[in-house]
Amino acid sequence: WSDNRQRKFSNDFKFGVSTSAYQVEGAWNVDGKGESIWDRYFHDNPKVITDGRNGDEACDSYYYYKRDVEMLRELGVDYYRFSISWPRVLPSGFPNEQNKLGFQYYDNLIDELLKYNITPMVTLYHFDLPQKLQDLGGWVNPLSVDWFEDYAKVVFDKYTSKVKYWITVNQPNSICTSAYGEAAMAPVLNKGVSEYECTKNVLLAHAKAYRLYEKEYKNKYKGSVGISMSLNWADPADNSTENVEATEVFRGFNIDLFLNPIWSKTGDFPSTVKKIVAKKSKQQGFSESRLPVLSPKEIKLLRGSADFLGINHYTTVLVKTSDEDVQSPSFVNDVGVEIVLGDKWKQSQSAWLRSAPYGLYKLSIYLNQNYDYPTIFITEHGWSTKPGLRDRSRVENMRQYLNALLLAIEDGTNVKGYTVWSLMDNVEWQAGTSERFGLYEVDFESKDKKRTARMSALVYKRIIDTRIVEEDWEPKHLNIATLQRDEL
Ligand SMILES: CCCCCCCCCCCCC/C=C/[C@@H](O)[C@@H](N)CO[C@@H]1O[C@H](CO)[C@@H](O)[C@H](O)[C@H]1O
Repeated sequence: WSDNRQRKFSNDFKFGVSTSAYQVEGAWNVDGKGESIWDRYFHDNPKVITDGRNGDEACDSYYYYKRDVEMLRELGVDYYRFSISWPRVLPSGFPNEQNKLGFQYYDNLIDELLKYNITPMVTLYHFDLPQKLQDLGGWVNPLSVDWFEDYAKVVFDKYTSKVKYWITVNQPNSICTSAYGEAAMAPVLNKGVSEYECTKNVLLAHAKAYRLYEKEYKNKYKGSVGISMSLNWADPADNSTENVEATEVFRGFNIDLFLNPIWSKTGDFPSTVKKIVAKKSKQQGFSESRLPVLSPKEIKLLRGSADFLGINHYTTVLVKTSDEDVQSPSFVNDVGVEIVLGDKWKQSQSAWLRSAPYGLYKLSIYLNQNYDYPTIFITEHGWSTKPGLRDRSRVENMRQYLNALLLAIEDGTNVKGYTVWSLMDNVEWQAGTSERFGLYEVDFESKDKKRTARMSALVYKRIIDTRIVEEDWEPKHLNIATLQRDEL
């Protein structure tokens, strides 16, 4: 997956950076914004946040969006992936009550981007469900499919002429398995069966929004609609038959369960996953499989419901069979494996994140083989550090993953763009601001949440400019605003 040949990104390959509403906007209760499930979860449980810093203020992008766009210009990116906060624009979750001032913020941001020729890539849902919809059951309620479609219609109507790249949902697999299955994300429900109800509903919600766009807007506005999946790679911990088989099961539940309905030729949930959940459900005394059935109509709705696959890729995991006896029915129990990280892989500031660039290459080959060369955007890839401007570990990680990506492209992977997570440090969910993912450092103590370019920002700028990944280029200084073209 790696050799020393210098490769080049083509001129039509796009570079971007990403953020999400809860993680950067702040202004959590300002100008009529409704409460989200993360507002509620963190306000009720402040101790779950490593450094106690929640998204009430975050980077205050609600106020400093012009500075954010200035940073995008400094970097020279082609596009900015950000999300719309559903409760900011529809405080109750429903379209009967629309928040003008909330929309004004996104009007301003989008216009500022377009003014400088930066393409907006808009995610409709990045984890921050209106609390009022959670009170009605959230994603486990089948009506959530219609709630999301209604929300999507309001946003499409408003921005369809200005936004050409849409992502319906960020990481359905994290939403359903972490929030409903592992109690690792808001709303923290651990119900055992809800992971799969959520999976069905979120995927159908995505598909309905996709079909809506296809029917009402696509011909006239020519936009593309995709969905972003959390797709880390998984390899067996060793070559033993048990661990190789355990890895196949792990991939089935973490990759194929979410991709098969949209990208496979036959549609539907994968048969391996269906068999395992049905068998366990029977053993556990359920009258039917905990994995809901997709009707022929739903299979048809889902199949082909994406113009591109958004990949959020950070790391690789190694899979072993598990000795742990997890009795209660759950997604984790169904997968039934143990995962570890390679002990030689470089460690980031996040316990779950180590550098294994070969995984991005192998993932892309897996997707090509199993899903027939899908059109891909890498919608997130990033690395966490402690505070500090000379972030050489991020630079090294970015270079290695971009080289792996270049090789994947050479071997036929259809990748249109690459997006760094993140433009700037932000609220990393329960980790608060103890794990920094930004190309720009944010001083959360300062009044204006001062943003300062890290070394990685200048290196990314240089990569965008030259379209090659040099092994050892370093900027002479870190003042990105005064950097001259001949210094690049
Ligand atoms: C204490 C020892 C721990 C050892 C752990 C070993 C087990 C490894 C487990 C690997 C689990 C992988 C979890 C993966 C998470 C990411 O893919 C996920 N966080 C990606 O979500 C996006 O990432 C951004 C950075 O975390 C986030 O800010 C963004 O909002 C998400 O879209």
